[in-house]
This record gives sequence, structure tokens and C-alpha cells, in this order.
Amino acid sequence: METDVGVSTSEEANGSAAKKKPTVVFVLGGPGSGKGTQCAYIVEHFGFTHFSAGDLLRGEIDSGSENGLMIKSMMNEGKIVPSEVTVKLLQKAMEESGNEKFLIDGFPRNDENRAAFAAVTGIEPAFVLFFDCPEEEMERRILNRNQGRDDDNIETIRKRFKVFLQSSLPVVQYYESIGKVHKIDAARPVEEVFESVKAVFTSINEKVKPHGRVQQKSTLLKLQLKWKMSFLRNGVCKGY
Ligand SMILES: Nc1ncnc2c1ncn2[C@@H]1O[C@H](COP(=O)(O)OP(=O)(O)O)[C@@H](O)[C@H]1O
Ligand SMILES: Nc1ccn([C@@H]2O[C@H](COP(=O)(O)OP(=O)(O)O)[C@@H](O)[C@H]2O)c(=O)n1
Repeated sequence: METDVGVSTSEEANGSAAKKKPTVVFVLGGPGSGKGTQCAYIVEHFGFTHFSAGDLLRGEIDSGSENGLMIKSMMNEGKIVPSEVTVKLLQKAMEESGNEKFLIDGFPRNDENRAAFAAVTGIEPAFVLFFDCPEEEMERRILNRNQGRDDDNIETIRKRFKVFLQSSLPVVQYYESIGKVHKIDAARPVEEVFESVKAVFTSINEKVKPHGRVQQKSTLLKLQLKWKMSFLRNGVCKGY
């Protein structure tokens, strides 16, 4: 079992004493692309805590909260629930978890989600996993899912696909434009998809290990500082 994935924050890389922010990986993809399935494997191998925005919203409905009815009717229409509600649920879940590495699945689903999360938590994702899957395959998977979800009917599924194309894909494109997306071909058997996912997490691990680039750079800076101090103390500091 590999557990190491700790994606260092800029604070860590600079060696400053600033409070370490949690590592967040956003897991995106159309409805039925296999986000939840793959997250379960990632948790098992890499020690993340997984939160599904959809599950948190369904939990809110089941808890009988005052937002429950509003959430239920929006989900039944395949619409995106206001960010205020979803971000609050995610923030609370992260705070209560005791972990500092999170997979957040099905979020952000639109630009409002993305901006609200950044503004409220101050956290930017370490990277984004994007499960790329053709619509016909996603539709087949959802219709076979059998989880008794009210929104897994053909009419709502089509609405969710439309919302995905209009609102969620632009978020993926935004993260692509800043080089944060790892795109995975999700139209393969579960085990094959996970091999690709594993490769992403393993390569991130490699980059932040003691002999990785980030660490080497900060070690070099520390050494340079040490030399300068020693020259200064000995009064032979010329040209530095
Ligand atoms: N690679 C795959 N091939 C075939 N079926 C899959 C694959 N990944 C997931 N499934 C199945 O498809 C359905 C949707 O997967 P799920 O993980 O719930 O998707 P999402 O979280 O993206 O909505 C589930 O019934 C799941 O067992
Ligand atoms: N960030 C999010 C995530 C889900 N949702 C709602 O929850 C529904 C189900 O999302 P989900 O992630 O559980 O399931 P999939 O559509 O990915 O299969 C969405 O269609 C939205 O109505 C939301 O409003 N905002």
C-alpha cells in the first residue's frame, strides 16, 4: 500500500513557519464517469479522505435540514445547488475529519463553486483529476447503477449532461489553462482506469520526496545562506 502522497504547499517549500494548508485534489468528470468508484481506490492506496459533494448534499436532505427541500428539488432537476450551501458542507466536513489530504469529488461544478471555495477556504487544489468518458457510456453506467437515486432517471440524466457541458467543462478548461489537470481515459475497465490514476499520484509523490526538485532547491538556498554567513563572520566576504 502506498500512502505517501503529501503535496507540499508553497509554505513548506519555502521552509516558512506559516500554517500548513490541507492538500486538496478535485475529482471531476461527467455524471457516471466513475469518480466515486476511483475515489474509493485512491483512499485505500494513498490515505486521502474522500468527500463527494453530491453525497454531502443528499445527507443534508436526509437530515431534514431547512435547506433540504430546496436541495432536493434542484437535484431532481439536475441543477447546481448554490455554492454557499455546498462550500459550507465541504468546509465543515474537512474541519471535522482530522485529516489534511482531501479528495473532493463532483466539485467544483461551475465557476461560482470554484470561486466560492477559494474565497471561503483560501485553498487552491494541488491538482485536478478529470475522468473523460463518452456520454453513451456514462448513461449506460448510471442506468445500471441501482442506488435508488431520484435523479438517476433518463430525463434528469439528460439534464445533468447538459449542465455538465455548459457549466462544469469550462471549470475543467480553466484548470487546464493553468496546467493543473490530469486527464484520465475513464472509458476503460475500473482496474485499468485505476492504473492511470495510480501513476498520477505516484508521480506526485516522487516530486515531493526528499530528493525531489522542490526539496533540492530549498536545501541549496539554505546552503548558500550558510556559506554567506560563514564568510561574513570571517571577514572575507568579497563579491558576495
Ligand atoms: N470503469 C468502469 N467501467 C464500468 N463501470 C464502471 C466503471 N467505473 C464505475 N462504474 C460503474 O458505473 C456506475 C457509476 O460510477 P460512479 O463511480 O458512481 O460514477 P460518478 O461518481 O462519476 O457518478 C457505478 O455503478 C459503477 O459501479
Ligand atoms: N458541487 C455540486 C455537486 C452536486 N450537486 C448536485 O448533486 C447532483 C448529483 O451529483 P453527484 O456528484 O452526486 O453525482 P453525478 O451526477 O456525478 O453522478 C448534481 O446533479 C447536482 O444537482 C450540486 O449541486 N453541486
